Amino acid sequence: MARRKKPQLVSGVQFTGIADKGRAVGRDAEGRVIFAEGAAPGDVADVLVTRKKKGVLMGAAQAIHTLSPDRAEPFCQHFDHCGGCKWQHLNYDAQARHKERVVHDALSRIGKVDVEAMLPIKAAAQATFYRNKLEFSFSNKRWLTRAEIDSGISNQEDVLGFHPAGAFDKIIDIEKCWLQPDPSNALRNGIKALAIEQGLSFHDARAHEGFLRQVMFRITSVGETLVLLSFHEDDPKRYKPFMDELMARFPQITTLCYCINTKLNDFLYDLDMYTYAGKGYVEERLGEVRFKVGPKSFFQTNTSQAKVLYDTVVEFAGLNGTENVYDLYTGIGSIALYVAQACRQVVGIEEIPEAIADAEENARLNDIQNTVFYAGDVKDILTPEFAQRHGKPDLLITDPPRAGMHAQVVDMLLQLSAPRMVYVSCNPATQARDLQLLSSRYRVAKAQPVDMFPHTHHIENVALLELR
Ligand SMILES: C[S@@+](CC[C@H](N)C(=O)[O-])C[C@H]1O[C@@H](n2cnc3c(N)ncnc32)[C@H](O)[C@@H]1O
Repeated sequence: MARRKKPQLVSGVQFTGIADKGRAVGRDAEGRVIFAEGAAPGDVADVLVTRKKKGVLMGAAQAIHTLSPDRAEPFCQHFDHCGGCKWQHLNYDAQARHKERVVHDALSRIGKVDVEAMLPIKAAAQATFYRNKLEFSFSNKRWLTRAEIDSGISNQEDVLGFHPAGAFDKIIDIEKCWLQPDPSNALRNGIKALAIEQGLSFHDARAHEGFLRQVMFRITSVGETLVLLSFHEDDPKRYKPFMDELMARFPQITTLCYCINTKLNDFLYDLDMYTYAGKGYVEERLGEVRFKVGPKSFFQTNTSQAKVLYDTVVEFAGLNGTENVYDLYTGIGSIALYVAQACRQVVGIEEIPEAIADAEENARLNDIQNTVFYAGDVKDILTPEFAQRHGKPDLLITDPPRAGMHAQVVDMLLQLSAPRMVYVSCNPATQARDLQLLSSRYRVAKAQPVDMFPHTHHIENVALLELR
């Protein structure tokens, strides 16, 4: 647990790296580790320390005495308030370099893993407009800056944008977001203007009223656009004219879906979805593989870097067409389908049944006949009997969530002893822990960091494990 401290000014902190939530990490003259907001690696600054967590000091940079040569001017007008792209004040080359270091440090310090070839990071070719999916919230209360609050301005205003960190009932009004390609900004601003024209009420999260709640856009690399609207009430007299006019004004929308959310929370993916116009899904492509992506489907949000990630998996896998491959935590089977042409069969396991239904449908769509998918927890499905039924894996691909693999799954992998494993991870710390647990039988031949999310602290890493 973090302990609130009486604020204390620590001077001359030298920052050397990046951490989560846009915080830089450094040390003071006594060698104490300090995480601070508002700093960048390369800065020397005084820090107002307000918390202590597991012996680490946390706070915010005050006076910056030396500015890092890697600093950059943030390009987004919402940067100071929106929590989305916290590292815009560091140039992208430096971000990539520091992310690579995060992976190296996690593997060598946390995991004590001896990596035979630590490969340089594959940075993103495109550092802006790289996301295919974004969600925005409607609100009748605009989030105000400190200066606006002090000026006495009212926050009663209909807005459409993002939640600032820690505020569920106010929204930052977004005019231009640099994350999603066209027509994302035009659509969001057009939807807001149309809603105001038609006199529709924007949601009030405190009073739990207001007709318009959220909107999600999925814009794919093949030029299709899905819009999903969430309304607070099932009132066709209001939502039909709104959606009719939206389709008339935005011919770029290839499918329009909606749902009715009367719950207190904004989670949409347990609700029934209805198609108002179009086919109810959009198509996306990774290399030669086509995917149907519906309003509820999970799909990698950075399509071009997903291809870079999967190509790394293929390269590490070194398949010759004869292998029996297991793909654990398969999601909608995207890796399984991507490698299927290069091996004998792929067995995928994923806990979300809807994702498995998408995987099966996408296999049919691509006429791929050598995949089989199972819905359930990997820890329960992957047993010695399962391996007997499907044959021992020649290659095992695993891509677990941030928490990494359950200890029981790691034990099972040690028992299965596939000759090679490719471990894809979005959290180098838990990957390092799992690699250490596997090290009794596996050596780490290669590790390849891949940046899927420029201007954030997130980083993926692909490791190739070979049986000793
Ligand atoms: C990081 S995603 C990987 C998805 C997929 N490999 C891809 O590239 O799109 C992790 C997946 O693991 C699934 N998952 C999480 N815990 C699980 C568990 N215990 N058993 C099976 N699947 C799980 C999640 O639903 C999610 O689809």
